[in-house]
Amino acid sequence: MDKKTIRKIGILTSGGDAPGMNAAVRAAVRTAIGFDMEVIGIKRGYNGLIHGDFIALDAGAVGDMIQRGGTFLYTARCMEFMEEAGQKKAFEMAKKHGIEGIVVIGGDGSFRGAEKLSAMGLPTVGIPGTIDNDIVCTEYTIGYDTACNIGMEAIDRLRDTAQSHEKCSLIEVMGRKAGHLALEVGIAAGASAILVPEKEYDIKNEICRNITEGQKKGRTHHIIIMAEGCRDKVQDVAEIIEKETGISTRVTVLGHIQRGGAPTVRDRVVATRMGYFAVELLRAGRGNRLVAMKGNALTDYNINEGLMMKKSIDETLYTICQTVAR
Ligand SMILES: Nc1ncnc2c1ncn2[C@@H]1O[C@H](COP(=O)(O)OP(=O)(O)OP(=O)(O)O)[C@@H](O)[C@H]1O
Ligand SMILES: O=P(O)(O)OC[C@H]1O[C@](O)(CO)[C@@H](O)[C@@H]1O
Ligand SMILES: [Mg+2]
Repeated sequence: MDKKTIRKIGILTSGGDAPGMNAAVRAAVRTAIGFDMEVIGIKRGYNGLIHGDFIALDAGAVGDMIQRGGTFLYTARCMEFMEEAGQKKAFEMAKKHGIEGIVVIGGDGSFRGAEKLSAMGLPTVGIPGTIDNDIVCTEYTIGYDTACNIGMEAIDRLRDTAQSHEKCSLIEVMGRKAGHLALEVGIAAGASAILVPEKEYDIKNEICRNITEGQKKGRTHHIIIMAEGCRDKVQDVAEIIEKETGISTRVTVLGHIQRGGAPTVRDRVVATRMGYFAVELLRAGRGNRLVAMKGNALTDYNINEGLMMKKSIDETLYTICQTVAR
């Protein structure tokens, strides 16, 4: 395709917001403007595309944005777009407004949507933006580092009170079905144990026994991290710990606090690199692509192929955690 074919692009954020999404939008907008493209901001993910909820973006419109958490374009989970009729409406709306390519910042679901638009003839490029780091083809997703840092800071605070009252603090962290966030946060916060959905665990014979062993060695407080995707309910686990070890156990669900806040250096830099890269792909006439990070370099995959790849938690990190948590 002729490099100058695309004159107008759209950009949207979809799925759960992630710190650094604004930085990615900013980079994409300014890169596109540098290539003499017009940029349309699409509000509330695929909702805005279906209903024509658009805003023209110039370089100034994305000023004072790089440091902001959330997404100024708003985000949504759009049920209407899951159906073919909704996808057709979205495609027609893009056509009506002369949008010739779309940058989609979001998670796996958002990319499945992007794939549908590409198949209809509207080139799309996905940028991985989710705190879960669960997009299989990329080693990194925008927002992950910030969420890890926020989780760690929150757990540091919880440790102070657990230490003072000699309690066990059981903390549930986000991550949907994946344990990446829990593992990294748990290591950074010096957890005694980390429960993730990817690994078998035994509450009574493993977690409780470790707590009891620790108590014998004089350990007076305990920090246990549990990923939200684990099969057990955090409250049930707390009850078992209390019953088996006799230590008073408090549950904290970190929840959405992990999605907010100013993006870290890493997230701002990766977001800026990915925003630039995505627009370069569209400019080069390459649609139905997913931006991915591999060993700190950016690459891209066909969306379906990228989403079909496999990714597990870092086994070495898991083993290290078990070793140093003694
Ligand atoms: N199979 C699909 N076909 C078309 N559109 C989809 C599909 N799956 C998801 N989408 C669209 O993408 C939106 C976001 O998807 P989803 O809620 O799965 O979040 P996500 O992008 O995976 O992000 P995260 O999991 O990080 O919150 C959906 O609300 C829907 O509009
Ligand atoms: O904000 P919602 O719609 O409750 O979604 C929560 C989910 O979104 C995420 O925050 C990001 O994908 C997950 O960690 C979590 O499971
Ligand atoms: Mg998802």
